[in-house]
Amino acid sequence: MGETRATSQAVRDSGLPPVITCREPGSFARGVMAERHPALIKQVREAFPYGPRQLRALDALLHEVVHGVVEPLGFGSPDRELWLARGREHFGRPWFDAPFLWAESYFYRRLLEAVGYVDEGPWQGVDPFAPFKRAELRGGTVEEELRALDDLVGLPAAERATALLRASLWGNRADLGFRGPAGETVPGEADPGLVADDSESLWALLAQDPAVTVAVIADNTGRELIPDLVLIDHLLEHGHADRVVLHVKPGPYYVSDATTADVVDCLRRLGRAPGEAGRIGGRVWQAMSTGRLDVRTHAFFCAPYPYERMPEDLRAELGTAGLTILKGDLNYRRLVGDRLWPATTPFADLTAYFPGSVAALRTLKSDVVVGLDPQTLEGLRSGRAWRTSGTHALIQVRAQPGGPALSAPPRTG
Ligand SMILES: O=P(O)(O)OC[C@@]1(O)O[C@H](CO)[C@@H](O)[C@@H]1O
Repeated sequence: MGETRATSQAVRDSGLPPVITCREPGSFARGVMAERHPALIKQVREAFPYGPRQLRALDALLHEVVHGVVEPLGFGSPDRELWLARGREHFGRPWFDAPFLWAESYFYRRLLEAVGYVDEGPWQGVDPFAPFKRAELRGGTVEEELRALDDLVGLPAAERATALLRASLWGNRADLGFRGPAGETVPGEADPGLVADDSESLWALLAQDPAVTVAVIADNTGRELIPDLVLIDHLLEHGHADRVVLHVKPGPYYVSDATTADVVDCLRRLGRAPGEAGRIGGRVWQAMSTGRLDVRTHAFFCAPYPYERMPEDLRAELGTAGLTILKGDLNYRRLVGDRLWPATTPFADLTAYFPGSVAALRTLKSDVVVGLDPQTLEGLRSGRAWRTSGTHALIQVRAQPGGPALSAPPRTG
């Protein structure tokens, strides 16, 4: 409990706990900036027959990230001014000094610049992470996971719902930023006991109004998005939602984050699978064509800010949803704020600003965690790097204040 008390005191003294940066040697954030990003640049470099211009730009970015200072986007970049305004105080300073959230987000923007993704030219629109995403979709693990859907067919609806929710949750472990673009680092064994589990509240919220729209803010494609689509199909088929809006990234980001093109690839993969997976793929495709599943995107999903700073149009849009489900670690960091919160800080307090009811489905892959009860935290302390290794997961829910009481009805689906 010592750490909690000490940090809580710091929160009381300073108002807010420190924003995470990459400054601290040995910290998780430092490792991402000093090791993962350079490794990613090398892997992208080898994945395409880029010309000298792209190769030079990638090498310069690698050098800059580790040894140099943050440089602005080139003069030709359409969002150069936008990024200058977003980070005036970080330019000309070491990357390690900037907030982790800002530095990671800007790193991905610079990587896209280096490979010519945005600028007019032959590499415009060519997703530098596509080879890794495609390899995962073709792989044996996806095939096994799709086949396993047949085993759920005969299950009572509530059991099936629990299994699908868990599959969507643990799908988040498979992100290619965390495991390396080639999926090389296998995370330790998953701990099935969640560190926080508000799933009953989640189902209770979904039972309140079958005419509701559910928003899902997606995270990774492939092994995460496929179970997300399967869960969405379940919500639509079993009267938990009348309509689902799936929010994806407007462009490649954090290696495997899902874009519209990735949704299409995943749907194709589902649709050509035999058995239940194929049937689900067909239904989801159909749901898109009738508008019951609406795929949308917003520039803010690639912005270097917490959701507390979301623009009015996005706030209004999410405010119309009965529930917003946020997938993954980055969305969690952006939801509660990328700070060294005491782990027992109430989730509801930090998400009170969010429009409507909100649920986070996330495996733990960075230092941020809130909403744990003190006993759970005590038990975890003796373990390994539970905050960052992807072995632990949580489901946290905050119902809209003033909404109907959350008593869990008997579940049928
Ligand atoms: O949002 P996701 O896909 O669950 O996780 C993204 C992530 O792997 O990327 C960062 C490292 O680059 C970590 O903060 C985080 O764990």
